[in-house]
Amino acid sequence: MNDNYTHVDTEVFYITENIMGPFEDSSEYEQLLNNFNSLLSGSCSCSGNCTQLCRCVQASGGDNYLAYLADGQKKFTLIPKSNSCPIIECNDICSCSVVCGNRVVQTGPAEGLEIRSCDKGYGLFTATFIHSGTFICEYAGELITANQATKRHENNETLGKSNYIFCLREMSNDRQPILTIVDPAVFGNIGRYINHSCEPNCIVTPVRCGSPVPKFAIFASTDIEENEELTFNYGLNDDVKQNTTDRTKCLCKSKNCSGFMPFQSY
Ligand SMILES: C[S@@+](CC[C@H](N)C(=O)[O-])C[C@H]1O[C@@H](n2cnc3c(N)ncnc32)[C@H](O)[C@@H]1O
Repeated sequence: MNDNYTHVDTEVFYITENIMGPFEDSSEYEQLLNNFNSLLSGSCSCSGNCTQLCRCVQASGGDNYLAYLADGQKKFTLIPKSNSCPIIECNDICSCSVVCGNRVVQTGPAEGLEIRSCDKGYGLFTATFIHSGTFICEYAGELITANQATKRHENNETLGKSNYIFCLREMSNDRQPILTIVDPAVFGNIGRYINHSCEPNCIVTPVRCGSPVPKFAIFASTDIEENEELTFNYGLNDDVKQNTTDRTKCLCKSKNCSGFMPFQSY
């Protein structure tokens, strides 16, 4: 993976991909570790560039679905509206080209991202124009259990520290909820600087690259001008409403701002 970004603060450690959080003596942790160490079953036997017939592309949602679209210049973008399907990229076992169009998130973040100070602490900005659908970066950090997330969240609240924990909810084929939780507070990549907006210019979607544990992949959902701040909606997965008195004021300044930061439950 090509990722040369660094952090501005020395107490935050740069990682390019998710790592396992601290050991816990629990079945939830054991299951997470097992998944982290497993390979996703399935690979393709395509040669060269993958097409809609590729097994991995098919596993991403069927015949009429292609997660990514080549623009003819070896840049690949997410086809709009496909983010309701899980995206499965080609992996190390696949026989296709290592630069096939179904390998986007695994190649690393976009260029020209800049960490800048703003009214929300730091924020992530782009020094160059970004086309809608372009992959920005992963939201990578420590993979933690729901139990660990609750503890860390409570600790952050007690100490008045910013919360970086993000929880993604998916539904398995047999309608079982799949929860993946990442905390980039101490170990994280460039994605940890992306702030919340009620009217965001990016989306976060699960993408699997050879592992059953999804990466939280952030894509531009609109064209983004140079020097604009990159944002996504932290609350799209939220199903729990909370009393507004306990909630942090949202500083996104968008026309449709709900006034408060989304509440995350684990
Ligand atoms: C993932 S971090 C984003 C980067 C962070 N601003 C920093 O300085 O490192 C999430 C934290 O940023 C702050 N934040 C993000 N979006 C915000 C918003 N719209 N309004 C107020 N604070 C926000 C909150 O403190 C939140 O817990």
